[in-house]
Amino acid sequence: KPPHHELWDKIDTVGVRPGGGVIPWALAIARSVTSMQETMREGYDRFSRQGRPFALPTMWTGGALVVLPPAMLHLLGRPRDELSSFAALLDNAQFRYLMTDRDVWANTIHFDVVRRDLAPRNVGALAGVVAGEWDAAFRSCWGGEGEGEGEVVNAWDSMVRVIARAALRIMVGLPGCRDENYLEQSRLYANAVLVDACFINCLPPAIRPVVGPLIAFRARYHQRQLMKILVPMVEEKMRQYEDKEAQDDGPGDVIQWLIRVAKSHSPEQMTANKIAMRVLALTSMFVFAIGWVFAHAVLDIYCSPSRDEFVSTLEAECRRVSVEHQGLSTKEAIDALYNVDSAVRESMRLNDVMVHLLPLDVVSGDAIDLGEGRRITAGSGIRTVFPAQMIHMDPAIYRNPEQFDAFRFSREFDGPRQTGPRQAGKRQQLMTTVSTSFLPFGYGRHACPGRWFVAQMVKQALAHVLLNYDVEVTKRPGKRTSMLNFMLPPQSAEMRVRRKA
Ligand code: HEM
Repeated sequence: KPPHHELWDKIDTVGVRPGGGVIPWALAIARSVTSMQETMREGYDRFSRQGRPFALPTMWTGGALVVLPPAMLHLLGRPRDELSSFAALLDNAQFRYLMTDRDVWANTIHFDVVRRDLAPRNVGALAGVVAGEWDAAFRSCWGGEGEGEGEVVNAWDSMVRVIARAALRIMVGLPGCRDENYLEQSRLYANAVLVDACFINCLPPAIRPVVGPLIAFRARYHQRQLMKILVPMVEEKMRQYEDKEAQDDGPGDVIQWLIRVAKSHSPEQMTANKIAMRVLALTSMFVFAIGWVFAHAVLDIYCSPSRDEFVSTLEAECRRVSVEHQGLSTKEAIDALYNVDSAVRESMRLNDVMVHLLPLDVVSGDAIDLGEGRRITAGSGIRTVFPAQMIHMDPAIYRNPEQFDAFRFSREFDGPRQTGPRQAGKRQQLMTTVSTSFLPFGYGRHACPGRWFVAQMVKQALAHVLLNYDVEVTKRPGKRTSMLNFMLPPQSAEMRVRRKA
């Protein structure tokens, strides 16, 4: 049962009957590991649609969360020193077990790099750098010309590898990103921290301090392997950083940006070890998060009953834009891919990484007012979340929400030659546009600052597929399922991929 607080007696609850005692609560909390999605759906239909909050049992906190209705999303505009998501972020990622240097995960100066160097005004400079990576990345994971019927690949694994090869170019620059061992260790590390965090979250909180370190053994092993490769890379970049002659005037890479940030903070941040750790802290986002978006978009497009129409329209758009812009290596060219943008946004709508998102704890200032005299005050220990996945699947917001409709967000804005996003004074909702009905990148002041980079990467990668490969999904992904709050990736899906002549 959640620690006693009068709110739990005054709020609707799903997954356990009202007034349920300790045993029904314990069962509901245990069930959350396998049935979070169904319980959330029930709560959304019964309460969120009426604008009411409800309590959701979960193993994550070993008690309950308050699921706020979408009308309260404006709370995400409040300052984070009043309503904070930070403790929840740390709980979700279970860094205390998975990462040895507390200063790295508790003092996130590496977020400054994302906010500045991946901001819309800077991200365009990376388009040309990444454009040079796709061909080799796809050839190594999907094969080149003259391979007959093509090859059958594991969809998820091969697409995460493709993204890792291109994204790590921006992480560590040349020549580090060419190191096969570094690529493989980064992928293994990213995978280990996510899978292990998911397992630790599924344990009752009381036993986490004992079992957590055992589960984290694997992630820590990969951390050590990766650090052995990264520390010398960082040391070399630190030397170059001081040597003005050795600097080129390109956009740089994450290591160089981290050196700049560390330098502006304090001398103890300026060590190769600390900077390499911060590279690790960003690795899962670069490898896994972008891979997630790309892999789902490809599977959604090529599994759709309307696949032929989608593929031919998208391919035609990529060809036209590529001719007009002499390739797809500039921000302007990528921004002109409106249908590709819509297809990826639509796929993100259908494939949330988590069931609930956007957690908040009241740390100071005004309470969260739930109406009817119910308030969540600072220090109450009560955490709120939003039912993002259910909002994305709500038929009152999206017509035929279960259907992957690639051009849902571009259709009504198509000009006669599909020339732009503006039509009749309206602007297309781009992949990076957050709104109360599109939350995969968060909402409000702290919406994901990496999203312009994600959009640029995924659109370039998808365009590369459309222009260069024939894809046939030979084993379709199963039903989307959750483990506690985490959605599981489509690990068993397979595809036949063949390089076009
Ligand atoms: C290179 C890839 C990425 C980077 C570097 C990145 C970076 C970040 C950072 C630094 C934050 C924290 C912002 C803050 O607290 O001020 C954040 C938030 C967030 N990111 Fe990303 N991200 C990436 C990819 C993604 C992807 C692919 C998704 C979705 C599939 C995503 C979804 C989110 C969400 C939902 C939040 C808000 C969390 C909250 O407010 O509780 N990110 N991201």
